This record gives sequence, C-alpha cells and structure tokens, in this order.
Amino acid sequence: MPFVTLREVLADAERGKYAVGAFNTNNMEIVQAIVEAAQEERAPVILQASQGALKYAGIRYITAMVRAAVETSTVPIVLHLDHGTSFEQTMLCLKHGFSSVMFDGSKYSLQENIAATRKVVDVAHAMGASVEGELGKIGGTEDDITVDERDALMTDPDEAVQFVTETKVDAFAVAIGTAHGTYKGEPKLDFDRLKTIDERVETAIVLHGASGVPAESIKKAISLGVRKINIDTELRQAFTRGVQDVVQNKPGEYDPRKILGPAKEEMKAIIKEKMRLFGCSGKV
Ligand SMILES: O=C(CO)COP(=O)(O)O
Ligand SMILES: O=C[C@H](O)COP(=O)(O)O
Ligand SMILES: [Zn+2]
Ligand SMILES: [Zn+2]
Repeated sequence: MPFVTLREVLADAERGKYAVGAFNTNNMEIVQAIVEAAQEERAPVILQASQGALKYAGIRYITAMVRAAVETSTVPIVLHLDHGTSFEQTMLCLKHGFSSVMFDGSKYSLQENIAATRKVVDVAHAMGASVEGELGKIGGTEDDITVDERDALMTDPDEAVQFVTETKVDAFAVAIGTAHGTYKGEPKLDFDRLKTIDERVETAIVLHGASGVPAESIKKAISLGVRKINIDTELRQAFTRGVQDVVQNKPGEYDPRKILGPAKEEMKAIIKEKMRLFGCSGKV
C-alpha cells in the first residue's frame, strides 16, 4: 500500500471520533516496531521524523526504511516530517517521498507564521501531500517557566481560527499545556481552551508531547477533538529499558540483535497500548 496523507487518516478519525498515533522514528528497529504494532492492531499509523532523526539517520535512510515497511503493510501509513524548520526542509522531505510535513512556525509572529505555513501548504497540496501547522508554543518539560508564562504561550482561539482559515493546513498543533519530554508532576491540560478551539476550528487537532500524559487526560482530549497524538519520549524509554534489561541480566551478550530485538519488543508493547488508548486499533 502506498503512503497516505494526514487528510485520509484524520478524516476517518474524525468520523470515528478517535485519534491516530504519530510515533517518532530514528532507526530500523523503531520503524519495525511501529509498523508491526500497527499491523497487529489493524491501526492506521503516522511515522514521523524529527530534526534529530534527520540528523541521526539522514533523510535517505528514513525514507528507505519506511518505504520498505510500507511495501508489505496492509494498513495506511503516513510518512511525516515532525517540526519542520524551513520551507526548504519541507520541500526536501516531499522530494524524497514524505507524504506529509509539519511546518513549525510557532516561533514567528502570527502574520509571519501564517505566511510561511501558507507557502508550504500551497506547494505541498499541489504535490498531493498534507501539512501540519502549529500555533502557540509547545515547549520542553525542561523549559523553566512559570504557570503564567506557560499560559501566555498557549494557543489563542481567535488566532487559531485565523491561522487555519488563512493557511488551509490539514492538521493543527495546539499548545494546551503539554510539553516535549518527561513531566516532573502531572501535566495540567487546559481542556476549556481545547473545547473552545475545537468548536471554532474544523481542522483536525494535534496533541504534541503526549508521552507521560495520563490515560484519562488523553481520553478527554480525544473526546474534545484531538485526532493526532505524538509520542516519542515513551518509545525512547521503552527502547532503553529493553537494552538495559539485556545488558544487566546477560552481561556476556555481545550480539546486537539479541540486545536490540528485546528493545524493539518493549517499544511494540507501548505502541500497541497507545493505539488501544487512542481508539485507532481495529479501524482498518
Ligand atoms: O510531540 C512530540 C513529537 O513532536 C513527542 O513528544 P513526547 O516526546 O513528549 O512524546
Ligand atoms: O519534537 C521533538 C521530538 O520528540 C524529538 O526531537 P529530536 O529527535 O530532534 O530530539
Ligand atoms: Zn513547536
Ligand atoms: Zn512535537
């Protein structure tokens, strides 16, 4: 099955009132874990490559690995750029075969973010690809900011309407209190803000920084319109747990396959659990 775009999988998710998991990939074992999990769960899935992934594996390896997975898969797969930083980078990804890109213009002013995102959308749509935009700032959990500062960085509902209308993005990443990385306490999500945005915006809403967000909050976010959920940190933790387990319990083990194989299985278990939580299991 060829790659599909966010448009197809998120339209189905909207009809079925569930969310599709978007998992970050950096190497072969992660690609296999995500695609095998999707296959076994009969779930649509989004594989995404971050700035770090492009630096670590390179765009050629990422596309080649995900293509290899797609050749034998029977579930819809989106290959998506996560937090794209420039027009040029989004175009390079499309040229290499990504079916979807995120342009993260959240560091710009509203007007500049709209203009830059719109430019990506124009070309991506002409090429049949989809685009995710971001408004408000989804920081890192390590960012040392106060609650008031965090509030000020959250997505403004009026600006959200203007942003999606003028950019025509296919997916819309919001800042409602989640952050990338591990949370110190329990993350506090601004559900009222999410509800207001969802009532006023028809575009599918994306939740970043979903690792470590309790299941109940995830379910509530989905009930309030979230249709794409990004998970990276919990996959990294699962991978590392798998590696540590072998290294500690079988100190003589020197076959990389016997170290990375269990790490892959740890990731698969987490991915399947997320797919069931997101409601996308059994949908294809
Ligand atoms: O939002 C993400 C990728 O864009 C992932 O966030 P986490 O690493 O917190 O899961
Ligand atoms: O959005 C951030 C992702 O979790 C990963 O970022 P990185 O691979 O560039 O470290
Ligand atoms: Zn961002
Ligand atoms: Zn993110």
